[in-house]
Amino acid sequence: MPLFGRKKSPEPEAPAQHALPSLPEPPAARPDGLRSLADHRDYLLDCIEELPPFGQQILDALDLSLCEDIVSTVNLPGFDNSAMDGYAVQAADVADATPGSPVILPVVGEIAAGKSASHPLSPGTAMKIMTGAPVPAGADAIIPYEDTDRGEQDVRIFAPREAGQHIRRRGEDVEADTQVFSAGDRLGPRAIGLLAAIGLDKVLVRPRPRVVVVSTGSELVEPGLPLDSADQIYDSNSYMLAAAARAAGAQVFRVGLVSDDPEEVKQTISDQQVRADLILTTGGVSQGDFDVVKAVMPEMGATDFAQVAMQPGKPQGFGLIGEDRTPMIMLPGNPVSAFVSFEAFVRPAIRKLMGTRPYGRTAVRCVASHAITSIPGKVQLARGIVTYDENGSRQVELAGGHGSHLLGDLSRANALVLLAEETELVAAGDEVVVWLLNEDD
Ligand SMILES: Nc1nc2c(c(=O)[nH]1)N[C@H]1C(S)=C(S)[C@@H](COP(=O)(O)OP(=O)(O)OC[C@H]3O[C@@H](n4cnc5c(N)ncnc54)[C@H](O)[C@@H]3O)O[C@H]1N2
Ligand code: MOO
Repeated sequence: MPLFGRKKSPEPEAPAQHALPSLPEPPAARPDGLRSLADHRDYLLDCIEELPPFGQQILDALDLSLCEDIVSTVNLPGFDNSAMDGYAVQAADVADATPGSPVILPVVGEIAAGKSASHPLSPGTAMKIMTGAPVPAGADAIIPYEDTDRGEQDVRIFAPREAGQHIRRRGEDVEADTQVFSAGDRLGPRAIGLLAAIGLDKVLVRPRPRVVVVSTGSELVEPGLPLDSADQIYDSNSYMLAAAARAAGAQVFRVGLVSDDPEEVKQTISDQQVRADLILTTGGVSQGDFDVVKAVMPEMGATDFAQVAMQPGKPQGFGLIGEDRTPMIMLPGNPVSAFVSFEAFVRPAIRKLMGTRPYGRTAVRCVASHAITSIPGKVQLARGIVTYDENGSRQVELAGGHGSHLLGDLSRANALVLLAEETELVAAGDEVVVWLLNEDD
């Protein structure tokens, strides 16, 4: 019995092809038979729906996107309070204070943070007050300890303060009934701090999508195990994609590798569906005799296999699988192709599931530090290393060649250089656009 095996309904005798759900009409291919990268990305995003909102403890909502506007019901600060440890006074009483001619006031009370004064401050008196403590009625300035002799019965004050100085006014930071966040805002650490400060312990957010990652290929071996023969390789894709999905905000289940056996692939996908908001596979989507994913997935749902005008990453598969119509993105097996496809399609899909905009990476401009050639007709996603000069301007050089097996070069890169379909040559010093891979947005 497989671990996550689950029959949602009795299995029909012979599953009828026409009973499977269909996909929306895919974008038409261009005359060269290819689909543009933008068309493919937009199609996938149209087929994927944002996850439903749920209430989450504010700390667990870190990096998630709000599904509600947040209005503060309280003022911040909630009351006038002292910004300094010192003495609450009336500014007029100490206007002439100097080191040589201090003003001496009787100390009539002491106010700690969390305590209010028992009575208003009368003219000609002072009250000790701590940072954050409520300013007593009648006081309009705070004299920090450093400008006093720190007296207990009477205090000598050596310098004046303007009325209002060192007092943090009620509502000056956030006024009650103002909106502090909007639906769609992504919650970072500072936002979590403000939510707590206005007294909220839970908010409505979209959850982290549960992403299942599967590698296919009978040549694959789990890292840590010996390679038994010269034709085996380690499964790097499932680790790389699981890490990338986690970095994009997903909760990841790395299933690891399955062989090119059709039954094993079908069983694995069917087992995993129960815990997946998105299934990600690599390998088996091209033209090979053993390209199993492309061969078997149409039996399990509505699928779309396309040749996309990009390099690397041309062969792409997408499906809505099973009766739950679980989105499944089937990436090519070459490691660089898989990564580049992740950036172009999967990361935007994860962000859409989470309700985090913008879905795609922001393209930023950069100066090419050497000439770059490109093959027209396809978007090239070349691996680049972006550096900054002393003025903060960006330049990029390529990290190795175009080959989609060059994982060593990919690991040195910190950017993808996007060379448009019409580009044949970028001269040194020309501008190119890049996706910065180490940025969060
Ligand atoms: N006749 C054609 N052959 C190929 C075409 C084509 O258009 N016509 N397209 C090429 C392109 S482009 C790509 S990309 C690949 C994609 O092929 P598959 O998705 O079917 O991938 P596989 O054949 O399974 O593997 C390709 C390559 O990647 C290695 N690999 C696979 N999985 C992993 C993994 N988890 N970790 C590390 N490396 C992996 C695998 O061993 C192969 O070397 O097809 C071209 N062929
Ligand atoms: O597109 Mo493949 O992804 O060129 O290696």
